[in-house]
Amino acid sequence: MTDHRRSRRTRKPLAKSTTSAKNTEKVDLNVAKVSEIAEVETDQLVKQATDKNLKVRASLISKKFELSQNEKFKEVFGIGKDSREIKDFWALRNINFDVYDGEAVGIVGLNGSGKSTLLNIIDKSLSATTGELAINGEVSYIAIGAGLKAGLTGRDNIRLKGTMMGMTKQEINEKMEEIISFSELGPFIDRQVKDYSSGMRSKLAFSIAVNQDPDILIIDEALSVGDSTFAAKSAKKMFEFRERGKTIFVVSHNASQIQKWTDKVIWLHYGEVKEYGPTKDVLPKYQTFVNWFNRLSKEQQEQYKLDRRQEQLDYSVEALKQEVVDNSSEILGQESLEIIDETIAKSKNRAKLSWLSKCIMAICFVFMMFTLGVSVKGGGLNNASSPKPSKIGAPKSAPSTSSSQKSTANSSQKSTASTSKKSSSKAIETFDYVVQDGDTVSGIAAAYGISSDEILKLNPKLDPTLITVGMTLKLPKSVEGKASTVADDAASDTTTADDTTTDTVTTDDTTQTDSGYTDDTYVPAPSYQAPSTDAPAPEVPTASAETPAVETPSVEDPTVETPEVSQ
Ligand SMILES: Nc1ncnc2c1ncn2[C@@H]1O[C@H](COP(=O)(O)OP(=O)(O)OP(=O)(O)O)[C@@H](O)[C@H]1O
Repeated sequence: MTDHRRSRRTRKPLAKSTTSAKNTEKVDLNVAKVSEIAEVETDQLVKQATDKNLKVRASLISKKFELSQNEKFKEVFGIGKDSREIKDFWALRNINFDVYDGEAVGIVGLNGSGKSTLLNIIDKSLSATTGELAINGEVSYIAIGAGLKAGLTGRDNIRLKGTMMGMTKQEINEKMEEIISFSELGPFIDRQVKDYSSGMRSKLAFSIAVNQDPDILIIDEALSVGDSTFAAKSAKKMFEFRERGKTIFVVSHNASQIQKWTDKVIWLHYGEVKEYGPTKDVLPKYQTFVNWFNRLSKEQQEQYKLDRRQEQLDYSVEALKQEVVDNSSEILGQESLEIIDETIAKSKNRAKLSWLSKCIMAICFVFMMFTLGVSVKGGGLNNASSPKPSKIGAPKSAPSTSSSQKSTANSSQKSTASTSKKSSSKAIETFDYVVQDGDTVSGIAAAYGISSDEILKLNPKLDPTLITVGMTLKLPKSVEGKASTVADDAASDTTTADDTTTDTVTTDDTTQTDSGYTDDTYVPAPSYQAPSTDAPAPEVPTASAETPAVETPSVEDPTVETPEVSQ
């Protein structure tokens, strides 16, 4: 018989506790009562109950996962499987244990044995189907990335968590550097969490959690993904925690971590507590089981898992009640049955709500079908009464409208610039000028009696610092053939709009033909893109700008995983 079963038979389950002083008192009173009763059966439990404060008590906890929404839908509308064939899955069954101040409890078990489900119930992010959980203190749950908002930066996640824990802005700011320093994330603290590796997420989650100073710390595999240095540092922090009387739950598939870090172990086996007791007793038993399991053939392992899962499917509230009756004394059994009935009644209330949502779903479905019917009918009438839209015109205009609607503020700005450019291109007729050796934008501008700015407006993709021989520039048609001379030393000129270079050399259009470059054969320099009136124009440089703004590519590539920083 395991510890948990002995304790379940002899104790009176607690009412749900919260963090209030009143409830703390309630828990303590019950601990005394438990120790009184437990004296008969377990000396160790009595000692613990009298020496320490009870932190967490799980009584008759079971968790049934309901049908998936898809299956529910089928069930509601009688489609597909016979609803009687669909069974609920009991991820946890009749879980009972007590954990005291300053205890580090390891939770072990094969994949799918219910470890995370149990921790989620302790964390209150999941509700139990039956039973009660008495918790005396604040709980902080650390799993890989759990509770972190992927779209926020690490720093903003720290702020968010702090705010959720009721910290003031000043308190958060005071803690900020300590948390960042512990996390070892350095500059990456200002990157979005979605760009973090699992190790980085875990580091952030751990750093936030330990600095929140919770009463109960839950670590769900979070230290299995980071580097060993960080794991060691975190373990040290955990021990400090434990010494201050805090309670820790650790889930890990790493037996040596469990051995080093925990005092007690809960061995979960397909939703049931197989063993609960001191690590030195339970861990070897679990390891013996794992070794045995690993020696089975693949087929035998599959069969074993199927059989256990079948038990989880076959479980029911009636089966739980029968277990209680079989294992409890008359009085405690009666109280336990009451607790089960109470929690089931609560879950029935939830089921009523779910019926309400089923009704809403059904109404929505009928409404959708009705609307669809009307629109199909309406579409037919429209076809009959309205002129058919042009087969050519409609498809062409529709995508352009929708794409402009979908465009971002930035792209719509570009699109506006493009439109204005298009209209200005239409207004200003242009001719092609082929750049000669020694030409500069300002030199060309001076030669044609126009400003450099005008040239840049007509050639929005032009980088004046990268002007190369043979490049084609658009110039106003109005100045075609009016070139005087281009400065010999123009190459050293800048491209300011108010450039007043006067030294010029002659250039003419014939040069373009002589050079042999045409629009078809000319290959522009890599940085140069031939101006196109269809291409969206970048922001037009201001008249005073020395050079147009060049977009700087992001130095940090969010797709590149950052190597873990180790101390
Ligand atoms: N939301 C859910 N709906 C249905 N079944 C679920 C749900 N969540 C978990 N389960 C099932 O409950 C069982 C327990 O899952 P849980 O994640 O708690 O196991 P675990 O011991 O933490 O596993 P692992 O070691 O792989 O993390 C599994 O069989 C799982 O498939």
